[in-house]
Amino acid sequence: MGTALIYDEEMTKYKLLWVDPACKIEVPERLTVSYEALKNSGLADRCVSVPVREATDEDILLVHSEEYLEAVKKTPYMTLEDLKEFTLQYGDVYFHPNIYHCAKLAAGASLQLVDSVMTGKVRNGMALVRPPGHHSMRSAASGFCVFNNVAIAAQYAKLKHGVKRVLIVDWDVHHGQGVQYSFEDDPGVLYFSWHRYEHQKFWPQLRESDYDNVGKEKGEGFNINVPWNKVGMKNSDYLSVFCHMLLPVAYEFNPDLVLVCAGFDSAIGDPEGEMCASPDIFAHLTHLLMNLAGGKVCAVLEGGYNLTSLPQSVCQTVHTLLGDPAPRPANLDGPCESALESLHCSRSAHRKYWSCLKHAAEHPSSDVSTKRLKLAEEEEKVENGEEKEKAEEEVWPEPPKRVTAPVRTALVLPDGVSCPDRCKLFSSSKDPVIVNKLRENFPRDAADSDALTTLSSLVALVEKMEKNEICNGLALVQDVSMAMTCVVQHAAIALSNRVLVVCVGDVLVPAHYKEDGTILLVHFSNKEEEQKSKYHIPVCLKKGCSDVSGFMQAVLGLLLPLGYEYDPSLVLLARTPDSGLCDGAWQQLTGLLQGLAQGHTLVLLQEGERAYVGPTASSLLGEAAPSVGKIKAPLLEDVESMEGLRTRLQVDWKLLQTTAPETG
Ligand SMILES: CC(O)(O)CCCCCNCCCN
Ligand SMILES: [Zn+2]
Repeated sequence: MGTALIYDEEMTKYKLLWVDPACKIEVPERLTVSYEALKNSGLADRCVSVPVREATDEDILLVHSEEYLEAVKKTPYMTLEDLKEFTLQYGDVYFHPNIYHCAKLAAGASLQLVDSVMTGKVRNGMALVRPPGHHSMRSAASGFCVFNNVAIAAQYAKLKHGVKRVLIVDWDVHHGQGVQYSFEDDPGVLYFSWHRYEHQKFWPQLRESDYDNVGKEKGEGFNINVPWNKVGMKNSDYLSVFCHMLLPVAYEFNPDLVLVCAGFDSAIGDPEGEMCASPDIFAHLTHLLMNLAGGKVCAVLEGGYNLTSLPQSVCQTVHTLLGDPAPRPANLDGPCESALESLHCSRSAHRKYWSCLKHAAEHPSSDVSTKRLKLAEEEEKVENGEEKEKAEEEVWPEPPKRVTAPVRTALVLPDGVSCPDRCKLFSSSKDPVIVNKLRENFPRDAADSDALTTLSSLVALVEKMEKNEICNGLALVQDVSMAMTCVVQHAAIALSNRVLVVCVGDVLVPAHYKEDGTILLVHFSNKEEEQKSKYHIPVCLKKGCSDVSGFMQAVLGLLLPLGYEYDPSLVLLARTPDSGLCDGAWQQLTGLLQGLAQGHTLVLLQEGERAYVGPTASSLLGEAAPSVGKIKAPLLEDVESMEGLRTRLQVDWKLLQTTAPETG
């Protein structure tokens, strides 16, 4: 299924008609440069174009009051003076004779997107709209927003499509207070937002934007705020919050639909955010959401005011929605102290609502540490001179070209096993060089020509992945350990870079591999093994991988951060029949790991598990994994061993940190 793109140039036909420094950044060009970039990169033509429609009064009244709607309805007939007067009652927003029409189109576009996804016409999609929506409230416009596009879409999805649980991810750099107010008492809508806050100094300067605002009444726990108390947040900060806060809770919430308040003012170069995350981070943020809700993800544009990073970020998002593997996450050097403080506060505020956070370290005396940080930041500000002059013109590299491999998924199968459609059956021509090398390395199997054939096919396949002629692969082999050793040996030699090896079940891990960092081995099993080194990480789960919640929490909070920080050029995923891992969790794992190594994932299955060929292939082809259902509390001993492992490992692996290091 495809990706919808919803855009209409009518939404560029309104602008600021008077002088107002607060609003001058919200210009029509935001939309035209974004759409042009999608057209010029060929991405728009790969999408299913879905037309906009006007939201009806009924649609708008799902969130807004009648008096507000009636008032806005009058604006097309107002004189310039009346428009100015009307605008004065709201904050940081402007009206225009055509903005009511555009606001109906922006909301209607969001509903068209929800319809297209919920009816299965497309798998996911993006709506390029203005005016944005997440600040507008029941009876008030705010922050360039007139109608709350995403809030209306969420209510509409529940009402018209019977959606029970909607996850709203707001990665815009401002707090979508309008969304928070709409759903703070609603357990059917989990609202997650990070936002520039600076201890309430940054617009809209609301006390209720802080981490301790967790929702109200039945909605307690279903509102997550992660305030950024400093500018300059980077890719590591964003990925840490996704891995250690959003994703664990999102998987526990198990949404039927994911809506994204896709604001790109959280990217580098934006005058509002003043953050330092690169546009390609949105490829990863999007990817990390695409195995939730069976892949039903609707991204709706919110903010984004740098006319260079905005289109780049939009293209990164749409690339990933289309299934293109993400670029490698360059040099993740770990979250900053301020981000860790915010992450910690947010996690501890939600400890009692989410079992995945139940063991999040209780915040010491939170106010003391926050005050300590605040004091330090105040002093820093004084040193840097009170008014930080606007960040000098930021420059950043153009996101790398994302070329899709001619072949997406290649399979190495023994005779008699049918190859799922859309996959390419792969067998290497018996390359004598490879065969001879294998004879040397695997004398005992040299006799068994089948094994030799398989091994030489594997090596040839890895070489094709290295050249990006093939994106990912799957092999059904006699002996998984042997095959893994062979690939590891070849890869470590041939691939100048790093191989992440993920073993599920009791695979005999390649014992003799070097400890030089060319291999990172993460081994999920139910056997206690002490951790051999920084690069050999046994993850012991009491019930092995059969306990889905423990396994998923280990994947989200341990494996993903490790994988992102390690940044391999190849991911080798091996499982043995005794792993006990259920299909859903296995496909989640296979799906999530494709965010690494530009999607170069090689899966090794044991002969006897040919039933897994189909489901694994569909995940490798980019199909969303089935949801694993609501995951319940992990086993206490698993959580404790995971926390212990994380504590030991975070010395070497910064992305595993969830709390600010206790300093002085
Ligand atoms: C959709 C959105 O969240 O990007 C809207 C942001 C509104 C910002 C209002 N203050 C602007 C002050 C100008 N320096
Ligand atoms: Zn914003």
